[in-house]
This record gives sequence, C-alpha cells and structure tokens, in this order.
Amino acid sequence: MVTKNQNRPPLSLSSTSPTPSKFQNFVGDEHLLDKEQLVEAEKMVETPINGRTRQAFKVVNGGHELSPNSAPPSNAGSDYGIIEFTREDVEALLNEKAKKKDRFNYKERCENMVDYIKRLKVCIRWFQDLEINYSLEQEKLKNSLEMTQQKSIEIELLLKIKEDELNSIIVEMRRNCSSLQEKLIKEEAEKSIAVESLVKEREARLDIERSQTIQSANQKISSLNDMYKRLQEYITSLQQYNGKLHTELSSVEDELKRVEKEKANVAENISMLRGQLTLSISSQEEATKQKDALASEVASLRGELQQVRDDRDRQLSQAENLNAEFVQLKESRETSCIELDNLTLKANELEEKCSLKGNQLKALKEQLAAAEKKLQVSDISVYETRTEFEGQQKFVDELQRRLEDAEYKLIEGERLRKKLHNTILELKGNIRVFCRVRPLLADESRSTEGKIFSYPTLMEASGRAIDLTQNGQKHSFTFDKVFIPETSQEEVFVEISQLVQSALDGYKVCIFAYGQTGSGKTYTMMGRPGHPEEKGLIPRSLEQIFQTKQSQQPQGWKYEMQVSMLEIYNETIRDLIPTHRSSSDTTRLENGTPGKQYTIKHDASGNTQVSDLTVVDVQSAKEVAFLLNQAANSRSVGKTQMNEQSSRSHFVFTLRIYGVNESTDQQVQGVLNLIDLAGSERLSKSGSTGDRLKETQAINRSLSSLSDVIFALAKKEDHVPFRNSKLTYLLQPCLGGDSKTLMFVNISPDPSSVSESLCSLRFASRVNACEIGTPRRQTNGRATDSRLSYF
Ligand SMILES: Nc1ncnc2c1ncn2[C@@H]1O[C@H](COP(=O)(O)OP(=O)(O)OP(=O)(O)O)[C@@H](O)[C@H]1O
Repeated sequence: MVTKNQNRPPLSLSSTSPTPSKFQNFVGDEHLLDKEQLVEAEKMVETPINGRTRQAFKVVNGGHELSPNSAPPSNAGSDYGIIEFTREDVEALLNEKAKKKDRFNYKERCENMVDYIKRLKVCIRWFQDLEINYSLEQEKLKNSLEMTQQKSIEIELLLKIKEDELNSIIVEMRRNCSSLQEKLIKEEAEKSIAVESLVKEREARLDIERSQTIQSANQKISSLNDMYKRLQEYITSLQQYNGKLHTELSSVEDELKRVEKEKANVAENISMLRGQLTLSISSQEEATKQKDALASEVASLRGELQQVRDDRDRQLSQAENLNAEFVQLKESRETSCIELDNLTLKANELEEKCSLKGNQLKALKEQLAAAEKKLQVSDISVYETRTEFEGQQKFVDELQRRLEDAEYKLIEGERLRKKLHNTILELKGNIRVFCRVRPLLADESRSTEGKIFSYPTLMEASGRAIDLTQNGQKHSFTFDKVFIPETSQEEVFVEISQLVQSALDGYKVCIFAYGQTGSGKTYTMMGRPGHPEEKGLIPRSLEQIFQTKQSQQPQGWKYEMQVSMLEIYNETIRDLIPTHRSSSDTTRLENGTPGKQYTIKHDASGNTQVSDLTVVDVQSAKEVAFLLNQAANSRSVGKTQMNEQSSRSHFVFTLRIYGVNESTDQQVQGVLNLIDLAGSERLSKSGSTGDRLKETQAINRSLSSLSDVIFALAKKEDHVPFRNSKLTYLLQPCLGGDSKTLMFVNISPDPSSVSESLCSLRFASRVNACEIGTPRRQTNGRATDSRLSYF
C-alpha cells in the first residue's frame, strides 16, 4: 500500500525503547509516520491484505529510496513513504506509543515542543515560500489564463466569422443544391428525351450506316476505279511518252539515216569533186608548169631575140662598118674586090639569119600568147572549181552540223529515256536485271538445234526482250536490258556507269553476276586477262571512280577509298587480300579445313561488317588492279567439264567511298559491291567427284538459298530466310535493304544448256519483280569505324 503526502511536513515519533521490529531498525527513535499514516498502518494491521501479515512501507528522503537496513537521517526529509513492517511490528509500535505517552516528561516535551516549533517555523517558512511560489505561479497562470481567454475570444470571434461564412456558404450551397437538383431533374428529363431520341437516332443511323457502307463501298470502288483509271492514264501517258520518245527516236533515227544518206551522197559528191578538183588542180599545176616553162621559154626567146637583135645591131654596125669599109674599099675597088664579095655574102648570110630569128621570135610570141590564153582559161576553171568546192564544203559542214545535232538529240533522247526508266524503277524499288548472252565458243556446236535465242526488236521490247525456244516452245522474257552476244565490254559498261557513279554520290550499290557455270560471269565482271580492251566491269568501274575523283577535285571534293575482297568457299569466308593471309589459311586452301573464322554482322543502319577482314586504303585504280590481280590468283578456281577455269567460290569485291566537300561541308558515304557468284551446275552434267563434288554441292546449296530468299521477297513473306547461307546473309542489305542493286543474268547460247538457260531466265525475271525499297543516299557524317562497314 502506498500513501503520499508531499504537501504536509512529516511528524516525527520518538521511541525510547526500540522494538525488535524492522520498523525500529529503520526509524530508530524517530518515526516519520504521520498520524494518518499510523491510522492507515493500524488499519492495515487490522486488515491484512491478500492474507499477508506484512505490509511494505518505505521511507523516502528527498526522493531517495532507503534500503531496509539503513537508518533514516536525523532530519529525515520532507517526504515519507512506506515502511515494510509486520502486524506484530505495528502492534508493538502502537503499544510502545501508548506506553511512551505516559512516560514523556515535561522537559522532553518542551524540547520536543521547541523542536516542534522549530520545525513548524521551518514549515511556515516553507509554506511562505510555497505561498510566494504559489502566488507567482498563480500570477503566471492568471496571465496565461488571460492570454488564453483572449486567444479563445479571438478564436471564438474567428470561429464566429467562419461559422457565419460557413453558414452563408451552406445557405449558398443549399441554394445551389436546390437549383442543381432542379437542373438535374430537368436534365434527367432532357436526358430521357435525349436517350429516346438517341435510340431513335441510333436506329436511324444504323439504317443510314447500312446504306452508307454500301455507298462508301461504292465510293471506294469508284475511287479505286478512278485510281485505276488514273494509273492506267499514267501508264498510258508514260507509254505515250515512251512511244513519243520512241517515235522521236525513230524519227531521229530516220533523220539520222536520211542525214547519213545525204552525208554519204555529199561525201560521194565531195569525193567526186575532190577527184575533179585534184584533176583540175593537177591540170592547173600542169598549165602553171607549162606557163612557167613557156614563160621561161619566152624569156629565153626574148633573151635570144635580144641577142639576135644585138647580133643584128652588131651585124648592122658591122655592115655599116663594112659599108664604110666598102666605101673605102670601093675606093680601092680593085684591090679589095674579092673581099667585098665575101663581105656581101657574109651580110646576106647575116640578114638571112636575122630574118630567121625574127620568124622564130614571131612563132615564140604566138606560142606565148596561146599559153597565156590557156593559163587564163585554166585560172577561170580553177576559180570556178574552188567556188564550187567551197559551196560543197559549206553544204557538208551544214550536213555535219545537222548530223551532230541529230546525234546529240538521239543521245539526249536515249539519256532521258534511261533516266525516266531508272526513275520508274527506283520508284518501284525493284532489283534491276540485265541479261547478257555470251557468244558461242569455238568448241561449242553451232548448228545442230538451230538458234535458241531471238531478240524482239519491236518498239517497246527493243533491247529489253529475249525469247528462248525449247522443243518448239517459245518462252519470252523482258528485262531492263538485254545484251546480245556481239555486245562489247565497253557497251555493257556504258549501261552501268551511272550506277557506279551513284556510289560516289553516297549510295550503296551492288552489282552481282548470276548464271550457269561457263555462262560468262567472270568475263563480265573481271574480263579476259591480258586483253585490255576486254577488261570487265570491275576494272572499268574503278577507272571511272578514280577519274571522277580527280575531276571533282576542283569543286572541292576529296575522297577516301578502302578496298576489301573475300570469297565464300564451301560456306566459309576467306580473305583475298594477301597481307593478312596466314600460313594456316594457306594450309586450309589445300586441305579445306577452316582457319580464321570471319563473322558477318549487320548494324541498325544497314551496314554490314565482316570481322577481321583486311581493309586496304587505296589511292589509284592501279593499286586496286594490283590487288584484284592478286585476289584473282588466290581465288578458288578449278577445271570442270563445263568450264576450263571455273570459279568455285562466290567472289565479293567491296569499295567503300568516303567523300567530303571542303567548300560546302557536304559528306557522302557510298559503297560499291561487285560480286561474281559461283556458277550453278547440274551434278550429272558437271561430272564432279571428290572435292569438286563437295564444292558443287556447296555452290548449289547457297544458290538455292538465294532463290529461297528471292521467292520469299517476291511473295512479301514475313520471314525471309537470309540466314540460311553466308551468301544470302552477306547480300541481305542489297536484297532487302535500301541499296541500288543490279543483277546480271549470264546466259550461255549453247543449245545443250537450253534448260539451264531457261532456269536462269526464270529466276532472273523473279528477281526483277522483287521490291526491295527505295535506295537511300548516305550523306551523314563519318562513321566511327567505317573500315568494317560493308554494304
Ligand atoms: N561475252 C563474251 N565474249 C567472249 N567470250 C566470252 C564471253 N563471255 C564468256 N566468254 C568466254 O566463255 C568462257 C567462260 O566464261 P566465264 O569463265 O566467264 O564463265 P563463268 O560464268 O564465270 O563460269 P564459272 O561459273 O564456271 O566460273 C571463258 O573462256 C570466257 O572467256
């Protein structure tokens, strides 16, 4: 049990004879229990709690708990508590108290009283302090109460204001609410009306929609019809345009023929005139010569005449002298009679001579006059011939100019036609296909089954169509271009030069040759070694690229070029640039075990990388030609029944072009891929065995993968099996991307290969129908590692 009384001072009880109780142990003579506590203690002694006979009381001094055995201080503090004691203790205490009451003497009482008074004084002081504290506290409390009251008044005021506000708001809201309710009712009524009308409308709309769907379908059909018509019109306009071009072309050709005829006539005339002119020139020369001869003769005759005259004069003077002498002699006639006779004779002789010379002179003069006349006539004829020649020359020049004009028009027309054709193809996004039929080789049969190929020359088809006849059945094909066997390498290159040019303009370009073994793929791509005039597309393309590189330098263009070459042999990639070729690679060449593993990767921007492949920076076509030569020597080639020098692998030549224009800051990044595929062949025909058989099977497998890819692309299937072979995976960006792709389908004219040729042509026309998207120009900045990027 715990009792506390902190506000009252403790009363002390003194005992004279300590009882052997615990209580005594604690308090000694002084008991710090007050009356009430004692009464409490008595009560407790009388009423044991929970059947216990001991109750716990503790005396606390200044808040410190006293341990049971420690004696309380003499001035045991202002506090008290509970002391553990027993019933017997309390009883003994009470008995002791009763006994002590009597025993207290007066002095002790006085002392006690004094002590008590002291204590009371202390108590009073304590009370006073307490009172002061209390009043202070009261003051404080009062103040705070006042403040609190003020605050509460303020708050009350605020509350009142708020309440008023809230009331007004509530009133307002009630008003609003009622108006809203009214509105709601109204709206609900309207809604129900609207719902009704909506239902009605819906029904009506459904009716209308039904009719509209029919209408829209009709409209669609009509718009499709319109579109179809427009397309038809566009096609017809294109056809008309094409036809116009063709008519223009044919008229230009007619004109050209006419002009050529005229030219031939004129040339004939000119040659005739030239003959005449040479004749007249020679006659003129002869006449001139004659004239000169005559003139010199006349001069000599004149000289002679002069001489004769001089002679005559001399003779005359001599005659005079002689006459004088004669006169003298006459005087001495007799003496000089004989001399006179002689002199007379001499004079006669001289006169005769003189008259003869005079006659000669006359004849010469006549001759001279005739020659001069002749000269004049020939001069006139020369002049006439010259004017005629000049007229003819003018006419020839005029014809020449017209011919040049016609030729220019013809070339322009052809260029425009090509450009339009290319634009149409680019818009269509198709792979372009050129077909090339090679000439019959010396050892191939020429006559047995007749001609199997013909080339229709009708307007539209001219230069683009090829017909193959097998067992009397004709199969017609049309491609972007068909090259007949007589077409030269130069003529073929002219057709692709623009495509090559676009690699410099920043396009990805891919040209690959497909065809049966021995059909002329390597000839088309590489040409005939040692015959410069028969060099193929690859060397020609490189020459053009490096020439353009040079010619564009003045306009500020600078190009960097990198070359790499690889072959896919038995489904394994091999680096064809020898700088990297290790001894292990060489070993593999012989035993066919794979060495270095090259992997193909395509990045997000459509570039292809082949890991570890050698890439060489090149500056000139010569450097590339050297590398090409080395690659051609390293390439897997073997002899088969179909071809002496059969390529047993797919050859991929890649030229990466990075161009920058320093004056305009333009940048282009183009790629030129030139691919010579290995030839397809029938195992039965090729007669391959052993390693050759393995090669043939690998070639046929990869070409069949190529055809699977083409089939999937043509059918626009969701999945295109590019990964089925290294070849198709490498060609993926060309076949399914945004590059300008051209396929050469090479055809052998050998009648024994007619079924293979038919297969190739069918495959090619399927390729021609493939849509791969519109080519994109790469004009972005320099790639971080452009060296590895391929397609
Ligand atoms: N247009 C042509 N003019 C003259 N000769 C040609 C022509 N095309 C090919 N040839 C000759 O035909 C033969 C076979 O040609 P080529 O080796 O290019 O065939 P290919 O298709 O590459 O064969 P493979 O697939 O077996 O390598 C060669 O002797 C080549 O010189």
